[in-house]
Amino acid sequence: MEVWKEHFEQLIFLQDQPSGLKAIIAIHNTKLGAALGGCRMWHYASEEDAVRDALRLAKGMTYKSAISGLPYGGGKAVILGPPDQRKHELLFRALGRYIESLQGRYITGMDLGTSVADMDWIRLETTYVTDTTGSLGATGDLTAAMTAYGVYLGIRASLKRVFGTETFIHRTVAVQGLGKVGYQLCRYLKRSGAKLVVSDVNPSRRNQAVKDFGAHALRPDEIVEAACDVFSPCALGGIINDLTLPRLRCRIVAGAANNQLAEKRHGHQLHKLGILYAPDYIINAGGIIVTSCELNGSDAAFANKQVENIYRTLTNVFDYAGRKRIPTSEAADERTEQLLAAP
Ligand SMILES: NC(=O)c1ccc[n+]([C@@H]2O[C@H](COP(=O)([O-])OP(=O)(O)OC[C@H]3O[C@@H](n4cnc5c(N)ncnc54)[C@H](O)[C@@H]3O)[C@@H](O)[C@H]2O)c1
Repeated sequence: MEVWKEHFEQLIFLQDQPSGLKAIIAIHNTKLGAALGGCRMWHYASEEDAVRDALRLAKGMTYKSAISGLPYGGGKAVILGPPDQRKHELLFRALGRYIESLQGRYITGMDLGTSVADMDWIRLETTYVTDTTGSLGATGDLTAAMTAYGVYLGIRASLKRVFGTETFIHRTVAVQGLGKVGYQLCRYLKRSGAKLVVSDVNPSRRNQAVKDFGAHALRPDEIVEAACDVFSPCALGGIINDLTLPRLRCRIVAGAANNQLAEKRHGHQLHKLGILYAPDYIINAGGIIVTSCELNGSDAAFANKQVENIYRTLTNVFDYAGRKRIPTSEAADERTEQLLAAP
């Protein structure tokens, strides 16, 4: 399985009978610091799916932290199945005890299917947890706001690369997904003078964006082929795939969604089509930057400053890709792997 091929440091299977906890902690790499990555709770179709998800997500966290210059490695916890609600406290406390036994090798936080209350239970057993009540990342608002700000800066860096100027005047950005990040991104873009084309599966969010930003709303199946300068995926992963690639009518793909490329080869295909891709784990690092600031005791103002580094990080990766004539997706991975391999 990938675990050997990808050089994961540790894969832990946890079982606690009194609480019913069945979980996996994957620690991908701790070279640059403790493995940081949230705890996901999901009804996986199989145990193998859960392992695969934990490994994939943990590796993604290593790359995101490393390229963002954060002193953390990558890890992830996944809890299998939505358990009996009444067992929640026991379950998360059991997980907290396992995390404590790792003595700081792994730090957890919120992810899909887990909440601040769950993190508070973990906190009763260990300090190696973020997103607890009162913390910077607790409500998710700051995390989403910083992610949106980072994506906005990343789009500016991408415009500069493609058009030689980062102005939004006469530029059209198509935003797919008007949730916590996408909506705030629209606010930044509108303020900078961009024309907005938007879509969301939720019609009320589309209507709100039309009202607030004068955006042109499209049906969810239309947004991929909107004529625009920037296509900004802020909804689902895997959106750049065999079906969507031939339909793109943009010069840049730059958005918040995780794992935008369905497969690695789609990064090469974007490159061949002359579409600049802002690698997702660089441009959407605002959230992990907030977590990192929370862990080292910094405040929101400091986090904001740190997020501004995304512009430079992306520009460096674009330069590297340009020098080597390789896709930006590959350049991001290569640069990250060099950082991880450095003595
Ligand atoms: N919130 C963060 O801090 C953060 C950080 C990094 C990455 N991300 C990623 O960014 C993306 C957006 O995050 P979010 O927090 O805004 O999520 P969200 O759940 O608040 O918003 C997602 C929005 O996308 C819409 N949507 C779903 N499917 C769609 C489709 N097919 N077409 C158009 N719209 C669709 C939903 O209706 C929703 O409004 C996710 O992929 C997430 O993993 C988020």
